[in-house]
Amino acid sequence: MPRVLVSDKLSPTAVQIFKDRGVEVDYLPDLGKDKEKLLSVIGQYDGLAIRSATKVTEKLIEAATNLKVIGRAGIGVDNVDIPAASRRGIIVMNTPFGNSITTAEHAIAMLFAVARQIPEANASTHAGKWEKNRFMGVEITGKTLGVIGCGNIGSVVAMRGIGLKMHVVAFDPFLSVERAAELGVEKVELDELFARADFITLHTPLNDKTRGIVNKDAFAKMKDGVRIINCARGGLVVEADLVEALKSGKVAGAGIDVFEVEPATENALFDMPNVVCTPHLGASTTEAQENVALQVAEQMSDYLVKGAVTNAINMPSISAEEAPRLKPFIKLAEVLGAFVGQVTEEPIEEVEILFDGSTADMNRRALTSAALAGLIRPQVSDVNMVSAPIMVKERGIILSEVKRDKSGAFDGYIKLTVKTSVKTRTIAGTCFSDGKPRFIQIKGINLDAEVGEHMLYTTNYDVPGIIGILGGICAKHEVNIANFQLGRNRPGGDAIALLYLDGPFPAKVLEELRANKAILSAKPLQFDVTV
Ligand SMILES: NC(=O)c1ccc[n+]([C@@H]2O[C@H](COP(=O)([O-])OP(=O)(O)OC[C@H]3O[C@@H](n4cnc5c(N)ncnc54)[C@H](O)[C@@H]3O)[C@@H](O)[C@H]2O)c1
Ligand SMILES: O=C(O)[C@H](O)COP(=O)(O)O
Repeated sequence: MPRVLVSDKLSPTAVQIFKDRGVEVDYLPDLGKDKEKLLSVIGQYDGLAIRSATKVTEKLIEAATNLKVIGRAGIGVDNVDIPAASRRGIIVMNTPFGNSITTAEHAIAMLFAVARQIPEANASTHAGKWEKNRFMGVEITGKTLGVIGCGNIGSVVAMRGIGLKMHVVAFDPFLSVERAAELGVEKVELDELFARADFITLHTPLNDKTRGIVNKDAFAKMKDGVRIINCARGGLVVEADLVEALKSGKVAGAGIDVFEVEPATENALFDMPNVVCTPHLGASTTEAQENVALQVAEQMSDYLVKGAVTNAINMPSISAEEAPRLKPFIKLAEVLGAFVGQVTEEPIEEVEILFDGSTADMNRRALTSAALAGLIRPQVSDVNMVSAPIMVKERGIILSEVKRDKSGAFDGYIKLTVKTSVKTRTIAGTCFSDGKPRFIQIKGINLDAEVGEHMLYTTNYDVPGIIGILGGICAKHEVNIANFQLGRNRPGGDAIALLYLDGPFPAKVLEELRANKAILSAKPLQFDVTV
């Protein structure tokens, strides 16, 4: 039974779902903050469910020798070293929609709080001061709201802003004109947003392009008295520059939920008037936490139990519905890759994957990842569908995919063409109704070979006696042949033999086999045929 650790605070719903779906679960919500303890236990788990408190570093990933999936109950995965996880073949998934509305509502709450100085007015009133003249606010109606990042959360904020009778301008390089029109926002460039907005709210991920997007230079382009809301990620706004802009009066107020360093227990912003701070509460509502807990537990269980992949950051999605149909073809793609990977000793330069007929309509990204994993596994240990595409890219291998309508007798098949500096190798295969992969063509030579755990592949002259030679050697060394396939391109031309054996072909016998003049090459092969 797969075992999952929940190392941050999650709704109890998650624990129940794991249990109901056949996953053993340890709920230790404070463990994420105890780095050393987490390091010492992580090796026991197949899955790790987290929020933002657990930092999944390269060091933790190295210690996570059994880990297959990291599930983020929430959106931002900047607390996970994704390249390190991918290199180790660990899927990282999040729940991209579960807390969007809640976070958008928090941004709107901040907007009101800053516009009317509600927290300070509240504190003053609680203190019995009745400072009616001290707290003069600004109206929201008719003001311009600048939304930086108009994705799931930004677009909800934009719609709420429109509902509040604000004029909304949005900067998002990936926002289409059609989507902007649908939302009723004006798509603008960043500098124009800075120049026009009375309130600026940030909703982008934190990455190299967005880090410090609101900085000293940006403040200089803004209206005097602008108000800034950040419920996305600390680091988008340069805190030191914001402090200066607040001091100079350029910025009239700020609502900050996320900080450059979290947990933020000390921060220059804490001493500033009209700066409303919350401790990364954007997603903290009962509804959002139910949503993300339920989703992450379902997604992780589906992956660990059924192989379905949903909302993965570093792997193509495979729905629970398509998983049963796709699985045999994933295995097929992997064994095709494994065949070429085992017979290729020189560096691979190019890979082409042809999807014919029904396979062209399947989840090609998943099939490609599986083929690449099979292909490079003989050269690099510990590779899977997550890490293979990265490793192929790192090695500078050129990858291309071709899809075409059904072209032959089979409903669909996959053909792999692998080019090295020495030669180009091809192999094609399909799955029969029994769900087992079959090789149907090698080097352009047709055959119908069931794929077994142990096989022997030879290239040979098309001369009488090949069956006798191969059969005789196997018999002499007590290796039983389960299936025997011969093929050739023309009588007397290039020929191949593929033997499905009940056990490994003994390495010491290879020389004896290769000494035979009719045999040009002989290669024992091994395949993992478990689906
Ligand atoms: N405070 C919280 O508790 C909380 C809760 C949930 C999400 N978040 C954070 O909110 C942010 C937005 O989340 P989301 O779900 O809307 O993400 P999303 O992916 O749906 O939207 C992000 C948008 O940013 C845009 N974008 C990317 N680079 C940009 C750039 N350089 N300039 C302008 N726009 C750019 C993208 O095109 C996309 O439309 C993330 O950083 C997420 O981690 C915070
Ligand atoms: O990215 C997110 O989903 C938010 O930052 C929420 O983080 P949390 O789960 O730690 O509240």
